[in-house]
Amino acid sequence: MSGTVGVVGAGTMGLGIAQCLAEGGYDVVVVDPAAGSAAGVAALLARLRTELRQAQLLTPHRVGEPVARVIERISWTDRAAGLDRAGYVIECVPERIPLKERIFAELDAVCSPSAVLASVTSAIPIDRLAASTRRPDLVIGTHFMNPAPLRDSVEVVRAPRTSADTLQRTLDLLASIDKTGIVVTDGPGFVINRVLMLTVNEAAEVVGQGNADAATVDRLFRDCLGHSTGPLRTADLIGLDTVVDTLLVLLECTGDPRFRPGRTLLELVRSGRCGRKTGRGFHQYPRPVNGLAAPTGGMSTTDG
Ligand SMILES: NC(=O)c1ccc[n+]([C@@H]2O[C@H](COP(=O)([O-])OP(=O)(O)OC[C@H]3O[C@@H](n4cnc5c(N)ncnc54)[C@H](O)[C@@H]3O)[C@@H](O)[C@H]2O)c1
Repeated sequence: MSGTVGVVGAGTMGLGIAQCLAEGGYDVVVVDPAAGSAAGVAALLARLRTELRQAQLLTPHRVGEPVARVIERISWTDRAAGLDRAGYVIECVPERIPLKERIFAELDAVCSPSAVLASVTSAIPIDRLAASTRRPDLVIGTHFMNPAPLRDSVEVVRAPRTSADTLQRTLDLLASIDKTGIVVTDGPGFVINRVLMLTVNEAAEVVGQGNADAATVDRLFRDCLGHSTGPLRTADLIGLDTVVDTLLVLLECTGDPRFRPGRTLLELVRSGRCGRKTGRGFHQYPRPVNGLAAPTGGMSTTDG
């Protein structure tokens, strides 16, 4: 595939999605304030190199291509203005409504009028982001899972004003990087996180109230229900700070008190235990990781 795709935000999700796109043959422009200094760019490239090396072990059809060539297709900038040649842009900044609204308004101003603006948001209604632009027909949700290079399907969110052409361009882009889009309608949390976030919040309270420890909660979901991983290891993989942000978005958008983050999650985040990315959350990890490395006790890849 050829063409330029923009990725805004180079964290857990943005880096993984940039990797998928570059491996799929696209030129990728990554925008992140952390890329504003030489040291920032070097740090981001080092993280991406590590992930590419590990992913090549897991995606045999890509093993033939040298990592350096994939990385060459990715360019880095700290300014959204660098996205003017992108035909498709995927926003991956933190889960904060005002921040994403600001980014969508900015993208609308700097991107080509025909560019699709997609969001990887976990829970913000896509039509709310579309309202910050003058192109609501070209706005869509692409809720990739984490780690993006390892998950085959993407929850695609079609908002009321998303055009049929935008939906088709999205499904075609995903197919070109070996992913299947599963289309759902718009609404807070869409399908996956409307369900998953309640489970994670409640599982955390089970631990906080002393009914069971985290290992037991996860083991019950694995051994009794046949899930590939438990809700608390999944939460560690997402990042407990991102889980709290997502619950707050769900609370704001629905008014449903069931989405209020429980004390256990809030205390963990306050104490810096944000999951795999900080080395400790409900479980402990050998070192801080960004998505692909194995936690203590085996590989876990399921995530919302
Ligand atoms: N972590 C997950 O498992 C997961 C899964 C699916 C969807 N999501 C969603 O993906 C989005 C990103 O989550 P994440 O876990 O990658 O977060 P993250 O904190 O790991 O990364 C966010 C990145 O955005 C950058 N950023 C902040 N402000 C910016 C700006 N103004 N312009 C450009 N870049 C900016 C930060 O420097 C950081 O690199 C969120 O909406 C989240 O809900 C996360």
